[in-house]
Amino acid sequence: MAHSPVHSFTPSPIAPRYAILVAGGTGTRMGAGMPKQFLLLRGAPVLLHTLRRFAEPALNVAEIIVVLPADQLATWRALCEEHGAEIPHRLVAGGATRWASVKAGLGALAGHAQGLVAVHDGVRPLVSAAVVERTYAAAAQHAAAAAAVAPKDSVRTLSQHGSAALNRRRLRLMQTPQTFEIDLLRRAYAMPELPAFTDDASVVDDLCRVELVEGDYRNLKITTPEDLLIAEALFNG
Ligand SMILES: Nc1ccn([C@@H]2O[C@H](COP(=O)(O)OP(=O)(O)OP(=O)(O)O)[C@@H](O)[C@H]2O)c(=O)n1
Ligand SMILES: C[C@](O)(CO)[C@H](O)COP(=O)(O)O
Repeated sequence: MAHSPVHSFTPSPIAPRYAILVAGGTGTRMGAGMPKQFLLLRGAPVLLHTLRRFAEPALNVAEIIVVLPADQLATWRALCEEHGAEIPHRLVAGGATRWASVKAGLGALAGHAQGLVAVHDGVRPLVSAAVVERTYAAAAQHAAAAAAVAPKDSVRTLSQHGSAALNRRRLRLMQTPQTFEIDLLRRAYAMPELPAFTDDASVVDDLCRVELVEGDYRNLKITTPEDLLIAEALFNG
């Protein structure tokens, strides 16, 4: 039942902005022996780069929540000290899945009745201010917005009989930020978790149409070792 317009929303270009950076994963696919959000990219932890991007004054983000594995809070505090990071943010212990970590992050914003919340993967450190701004601006208008890019490769779907070509012009690869009016996101995350929830748009889909905005091919998610090499090459300060 996707895209039911059941969320009533008054657009506001001046709504306060919040951000939840989810970094509660363990990085099994990276296999680095430490969570990949702490790996160094151009000399600083991946997550610190992500935090710096959201702290850019032009974005005007009032509060940043960083979600981490419960047993990594002290490590992160030590890393911030080591790298002289003085960006204000609140730390929250995450859950067993990305969904649970976002929900925990939202809990930390419980005191805010209004505003827009951007949810962003802590392991997408190359996100540009322009992409972040686009999602906040679109969410101010439509209540729900997410960054996405068109596939560059041909895409097939698998079946018992082999595989079949899909029309890639009708497909998008989802990125983050995915940004929402705060009450909408709260209502979406009040529902039970489903296996189909791979991002925040999929959690919100049944309550509200999600506006897709242009993402950026450089906004890669650091998932496996080659992604870190690509990020080193793409890094632009
Ligand atoms: N329980 C979890 C799982 C994931 N994430 C976050 O969601 C983002 C996207 O997840 P993914 O790339 O899958 O990270 P990991 O879960 O760490 O990686 P893997 O699946 O390889 O273990 C990451 O910033 C990750 O830290 C989270 O906050 N809490
Ligand atoms: C949220 C996300 O980054 C959008 O592309 C992606 O769905 C996360 O997937 P993962 O399996 O948790 O890495």
